[in-house]
Amino acid sequence: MAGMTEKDIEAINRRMASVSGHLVPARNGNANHSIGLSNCSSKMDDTYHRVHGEVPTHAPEWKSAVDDSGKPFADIIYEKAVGEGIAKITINRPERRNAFRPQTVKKLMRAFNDARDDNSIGVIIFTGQGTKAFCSGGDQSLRGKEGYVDYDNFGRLNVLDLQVQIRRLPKPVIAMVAGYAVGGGHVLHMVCDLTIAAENAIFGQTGPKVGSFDAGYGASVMARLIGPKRAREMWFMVRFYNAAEAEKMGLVNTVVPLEKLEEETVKWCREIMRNSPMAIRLCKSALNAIDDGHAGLQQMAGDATLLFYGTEEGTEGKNAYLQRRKPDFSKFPRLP
Ligand SMILES: CC(C)(COP(=O)(O)OP(=O)(O)OC[C@H]1O[C@@H](n2cnc3c(N)ncnc32)[C@H](O)[C@@H]1OP(=O)(O)O)[C@@H](O)C(=O)NCCC(=O)NCCSC(=O)CCC(=O)c1ccccc1C(=O)O
Repeated sequence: MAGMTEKDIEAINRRMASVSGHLVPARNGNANHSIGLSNCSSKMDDTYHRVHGEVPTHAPEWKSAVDDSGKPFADIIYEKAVGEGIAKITINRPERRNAFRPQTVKKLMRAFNDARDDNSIGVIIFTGQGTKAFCSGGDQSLRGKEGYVDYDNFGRLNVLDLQVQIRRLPKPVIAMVAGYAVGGGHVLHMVCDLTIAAENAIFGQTGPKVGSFDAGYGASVMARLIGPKRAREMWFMVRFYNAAEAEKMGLVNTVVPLEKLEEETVKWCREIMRNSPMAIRLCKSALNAIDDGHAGLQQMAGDATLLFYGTEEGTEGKNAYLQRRKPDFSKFPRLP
């Protein structure tokens, strides 16, 4: 190249090698599912990959978590991977295709709350017990006139609170889906940040077939994910879609063989765990901010305050108040 020294060319080559390490791998045109990002990145030979090494794929050691009374949670299984920062929350009603009842939702909310509060946890896997279903929605045998009825004998639609909780939780939640994710179960995977599906996964709404609908996140998040026409199709036709179709529609991030589902999901978790928790927290709130209106703004604004508390400028204000003196903000730049 005219005018370029060997040093210039070397610099360009170095830069190109580094940039290629950040490229999203191409999709495999022949297969029904994408090449896992982790498979591709593990083959890359750039400084980042040399420093960090490959993402390990060994099975984690799961340890059961107990509820406040010291007993295992009813209706769900709550576990943490020893030394990994990964929590796993499993709906445990396989005989009902993991349909939820109010009690299930109550326990799920407690577990999600614990995982949020535990600062050793950076990422949460949400799944269903067995291979037949992630979740088949609300337990229709308990549906009454005001919602689903089990404890206390009156109706509840508390799954809506769980949806909001997952959406606002400042850590990534990954839906790990084998089998059916339908009805309210489909909405639950949609409100998660990522979805990893097994090849046997089946997705769809059922509401209009069984006299129900989710006009909240079930409609708006879906339209964002797959577009308004497809969302109308899903709600009006109430068809089911297989994993490959769901991936094509943008409903899921990747599809893997059933026997690799947990291994791949844990690998994604480990990859996320290598990254800055604060950056991830802010990315999640930023990605939700517009759609979540005031609540989205509040989440991001809260993150800004949280960061500001860690600055010298923020600390000067607090110290001045506690020391009964005027704050000296003069040393802090008024940035352009
Ligand atoms: C999931 C199926 C397609 C699986 O079919 P298959 O593999 O053939 O298994 P089955 O033999 O049908 O089921 C085995 C066993 O499980 C029972 N079961 C399955 N799903 C449910 C359920 N949702 N409720 C109760 N019981 C269930 C089934 O009866 C069998 O029991 P046996 O005793 O062995 O006979 C298929 O099972 C299926 O289509 N299931 C129903 C899916 C469905 O329609 N779900 C409800 C959708 S509505 C909803 O979820 C509302 C949720 C909600 O609370 C809400 C409230 C307000 C606003 C929004 C929402 C929201 O949508 O989230």
